[in-house]
Amino acid sequence: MDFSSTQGNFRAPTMAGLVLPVEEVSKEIPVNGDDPPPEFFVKESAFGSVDSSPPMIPIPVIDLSLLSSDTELEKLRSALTSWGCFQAIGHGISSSFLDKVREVGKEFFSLPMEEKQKCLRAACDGEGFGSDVVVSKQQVLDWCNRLFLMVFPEDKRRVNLWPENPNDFGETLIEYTKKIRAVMDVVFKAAARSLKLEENVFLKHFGENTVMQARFNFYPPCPRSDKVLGLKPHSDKSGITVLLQDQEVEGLQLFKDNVWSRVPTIPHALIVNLGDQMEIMTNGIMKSPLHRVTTNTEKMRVSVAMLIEPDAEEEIGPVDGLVDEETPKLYKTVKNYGHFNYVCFQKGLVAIDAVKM
Ligand SMILES: O=C(O)CCC(=O)C(=O)O
Ligand SMILES: [Fe+2]
Repeated sequence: MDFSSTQGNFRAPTMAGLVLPVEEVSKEIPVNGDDPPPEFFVKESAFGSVDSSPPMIPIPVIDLSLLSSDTELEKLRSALTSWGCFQAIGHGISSSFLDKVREVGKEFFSLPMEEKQKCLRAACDGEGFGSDVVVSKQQVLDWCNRLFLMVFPEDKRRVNLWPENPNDFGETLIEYTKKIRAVMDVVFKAAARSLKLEENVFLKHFGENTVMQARFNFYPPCPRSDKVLGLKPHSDKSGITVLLQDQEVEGLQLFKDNVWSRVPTIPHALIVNLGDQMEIMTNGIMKSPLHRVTTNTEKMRVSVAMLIEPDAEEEIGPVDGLVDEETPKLYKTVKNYGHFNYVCFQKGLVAIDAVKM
């Protein structure tokens, strides 16, 4: 089973204990107003119960256009080492273009099922349109339909899964991906400088064969938002994720200091989340934060996550300058991504077992 096209860079998971996907078909989640089926109900979990209205937390706001100043760079270092995320302003992408990106996503999700079905993912394959990839009979399902597409490298695009409707979907996504790539490059370089490292030390792992993926998340209204999550607690396994939140409807929560807090929506800011690959490259100095998404009883919510993964051939480990004799060269961490626990180590990620949250 090759997971490389389903969950980013999972390698062929041959380790004992892996639970292989059990689904036969993928389908859209029910949105008829009835109570969700029991598979969606969150059980007792190590990360606490569903609570859609804990206090809001003021996550750091960084102006990317000011990162040549030592003050802003120090703010960035502090954000990435203690939070692993921030709200980016001064990113240079126009508000009208960000609205357009959200709009093409909303237009796609509001199409009739026959139309969306043209982009339907295959069973056990994450790429395309559909709901959770089901890997375990005990899996709690997310209240979320998504459209997950690889945008770069260009020759890996599966254009048969790209919506033709709205007809400017493809060009909008490609343009957006290029703009987000530029934002990511600024963050990679500034993150290195903030640790007094050579500025390309992270960036050089994200070269020509870098994978860039887009995940359009669509959370329909959910009658049981007290018991059902839009997205289970997870950290992103990317290098960096840049998230465009819904402009009006909140839902994202961050686990910090052992409590869940609501992340505010700042119009036209982008949330930058470090992924596990950056946690590994920084030897754990910078964090890949745990986050989740709650649902809303009345309103639907859309978000667009852009993820970057290192070149497939790259070995990922702590970068030079962040290892010393006392620090093991290989920073290894066990993380969970939605349905799997997985080990992150040099050659990428290996799924070790399915998560039963
Ligand atoms: O919808 C959101 O705000 C978060 C999405 C997310 O965490 C993801 O796609 O990995
Ligand atoms: Fe995420």
